[in-house]
Amino acid sequence: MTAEILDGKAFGAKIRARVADHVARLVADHDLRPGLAVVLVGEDPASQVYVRNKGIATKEAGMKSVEHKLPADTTEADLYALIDELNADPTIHGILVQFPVPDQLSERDIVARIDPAKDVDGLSVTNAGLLASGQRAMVSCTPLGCLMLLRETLGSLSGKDAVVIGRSNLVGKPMAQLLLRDSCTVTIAHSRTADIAETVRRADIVVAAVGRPRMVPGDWIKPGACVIDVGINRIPAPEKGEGKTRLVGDVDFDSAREVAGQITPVPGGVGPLTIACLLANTVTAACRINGLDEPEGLTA
Ligand SMILES: Nc1nc(=O)c2c([nH]1)NC[C@@H]1CN(c3ccc(C(=O)N[C@@H](CCC(=O)O)C(=O)O)cc3)C=[N+]21
Repeated sequence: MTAEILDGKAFGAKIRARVADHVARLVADHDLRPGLAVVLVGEDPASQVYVRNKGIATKEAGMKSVEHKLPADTTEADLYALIDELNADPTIHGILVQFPVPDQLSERDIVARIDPAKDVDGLSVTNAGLLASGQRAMVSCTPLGCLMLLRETLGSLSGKDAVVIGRSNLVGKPMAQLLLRDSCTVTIAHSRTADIAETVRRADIVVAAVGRPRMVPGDWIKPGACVIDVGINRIPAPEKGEGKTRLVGDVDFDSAREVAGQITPVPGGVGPLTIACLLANTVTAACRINGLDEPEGLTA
């Protein structure tokens, strides 16, 4: 059996079209244009590419896009002054500080400084707690995209065995919470899990989010399982020429696709959904901040 390959680019485009639709309606009916501010500290080349892509996608959806590029030696005080300004700006509904940040800054303290209503990464303690207790939260973009894709692919997730590999605050933990909310039986596996191969083999749904290139081989996958690969790892690709690199996921795609029912590729899988959900979250935040109805099809 060969797996169906889930096209994240196409599904991401569908979400972005829904976003653009809502934006047009908010502008026409409420004179409200959702706005996203992305803050980049330092000059990491990969981050610069992501930030540029986010800006392009935001404008394509008809939203306001603001980019703040700060030097690598930015102080905590200067960054917080900017965050405070964005928190107070009524034309900005989503704030994302691109990670990683330089060493003199603390990611945890940065997240704590952002108004939870504008925390489109869903990283604040407030949003993590709201999600965990089943209340309305801002949900981290990558898990939100994975959940939308899983529902689109499988329909109801109720009663399915789901294994999330990885326990990060950005992906693993919120992913597990979302799957639990959809009535999956959820296991979080990680580097200390006793028999990870056996654990993953039980799963109808596998979400791999560890950041280790091709860590999950095909023989860990239950035949017919739905495999979502969150990993985006850049590895050397000497076959493309000296010094060249390419992207691979946390799943060994070639062996896993022989066993899985459905599988996401890297690139072209979860990555494009993450950006689409960032736009979706910004629209959701704009609606909530202004006391309007929840946008349909853009929340979990
Ligand atoms: N506060 C914060 N929130 C984030 O969500 C966040 C962050 N910081 N820092 C960096 C990571 C990384 N990230 C990606 C999003 C989309 C693609 C994406 O669209 N990737 C394409 C390929 C892009 C390429 O070819 O390089 C794909 O998978 O098809 C990748 C990576 C969000 N991140």
